[in-house]
Amino acid sequence: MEIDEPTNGTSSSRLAPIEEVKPTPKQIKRIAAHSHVKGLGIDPETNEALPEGAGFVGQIAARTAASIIVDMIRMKSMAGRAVLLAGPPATGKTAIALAMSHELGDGVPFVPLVASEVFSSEVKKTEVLMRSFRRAIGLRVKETKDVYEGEVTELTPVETSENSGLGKTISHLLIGLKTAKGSKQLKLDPSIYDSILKQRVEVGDVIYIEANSGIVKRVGRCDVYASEFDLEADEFVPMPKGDVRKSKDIVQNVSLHDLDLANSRPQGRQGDVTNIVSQLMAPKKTEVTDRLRSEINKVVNEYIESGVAELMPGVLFIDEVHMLDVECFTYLYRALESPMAPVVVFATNRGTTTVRGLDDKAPHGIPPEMLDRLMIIPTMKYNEEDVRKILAHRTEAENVQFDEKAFDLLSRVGSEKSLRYALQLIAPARLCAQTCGREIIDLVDVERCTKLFMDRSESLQKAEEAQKRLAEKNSK
Ligand SMILES: Nc1ncnc2c1ncn2[C@@H]1O[C@H](COP(=O)(O)OP(=O)(O)OP(=O)(O)O)[C@@H](O)[C@H]1O
Repeated sequence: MEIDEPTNGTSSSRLAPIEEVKPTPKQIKRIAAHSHVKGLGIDPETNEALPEGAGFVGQIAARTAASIIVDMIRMKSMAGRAVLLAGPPATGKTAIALAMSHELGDGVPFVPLVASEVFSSEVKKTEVLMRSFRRAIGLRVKETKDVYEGEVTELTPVETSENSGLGKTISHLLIGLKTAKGSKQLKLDPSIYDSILKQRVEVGDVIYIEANSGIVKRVGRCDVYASEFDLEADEFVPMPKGDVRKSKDIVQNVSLHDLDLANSRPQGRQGDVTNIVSQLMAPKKTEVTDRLRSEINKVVNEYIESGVAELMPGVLFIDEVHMLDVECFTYLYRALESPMAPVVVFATNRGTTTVRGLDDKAPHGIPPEMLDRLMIIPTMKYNEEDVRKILAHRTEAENVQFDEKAFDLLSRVGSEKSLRYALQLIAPARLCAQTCGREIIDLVDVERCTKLFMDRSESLQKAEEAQKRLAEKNSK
């Protein structure tokens, strides 16, 4: 950056002095419960989970098993099967499911659902499950399209010559596109101009326009402009090679649920996948019926058979599975057998409990016929060392600093009481320290928080004592 020297001349010839740029205050980042977990942390050579990797600590057998499931999903040999992550609270079941989604990458859908979300007064529970199932099944549509592609060199809206009384309107748009091989000027319909405006296309951007539908897609900013600013939020792409008009392979990822919604619109041309994709963001107007879904399945099957589309079964993660009732399980049992089924990952922290809707008790509150079909991955309680390491990962993610003695106490609380309780004390302990003008959390802050907040077992003990006292009083 050039710096203007202040001159001694008259005030009119003086340039405004350059002010020191103050660093912007630290941005408050939203830290989620699992933001420290970036993957399953698998050793690529042995295919075993590392003792510590990708933010994960311990739980080696469960993580290794989850990575085998991920490989099976990638090889498409998992569809229609279901996995159960079972173990005590805060043993990383949700974290493992989330890490599986990280490992699967963007193309494979991952749909999280808490079992109690199924119960709504407006939508049938089987309908909620069906929607989630279809959200978790992706379709990769590969098409070769005739397109005009290049860097935008000119963008001129041409107005109509006569004034209609309502002001001038755009008669057409002139757009110049340049590639490494040549350039072309196109005259476009005003409706295409709307979509160009919506995507904020500017001169210097690389775009393509589908020749037969006029659909415009901004690919990114041409990398010629990459050094324009010190910091850039845009994605830079190379200038396209070849002619402006060419055939291009276009890949789009959609879920079956997206297709259902797009086709529930009355004006949607049924069965045309490209048309469907372009309407994805449109609001829903009519109901998605079973008939519509089977129509979509038929068209999708045709596309798969002709090689235009590829089915990408993703993951449907249902947490707190013991909350589902017997009707939901019967539905799931059947849905899993359908040829278009995602991988279903259940999680629960319950042992033997009553199956909702039945009087019988069953392991994890899951009916035996369903339990029989599940691949069960157990998660184990952590030892003191693991708890300490998990807390260290969390403090780093939350950007808080503990004094050594304070951290020792927090780790002890984590292993003696519960990991989740210790994790929950981090934020209030930080606040206590800040109120006393300290950046580093001291032993007194942790001690204070353990007195102010109870853990689950202490609260249970207090409730039992109160009940006992009440019973004694009533018996007198
Ligand atoms: N092995 C681990 N490594 C790193 N972080 C972990 C690990 N296990 C758990 N955590 C963290 O501990 C917290 C609780 O874990 P999580 O929510 O995954 O437990 P859960 O088994 O799903 O519990 P619940 O049964 O109560 O739903 C989360 O912040 C999670 O990221």
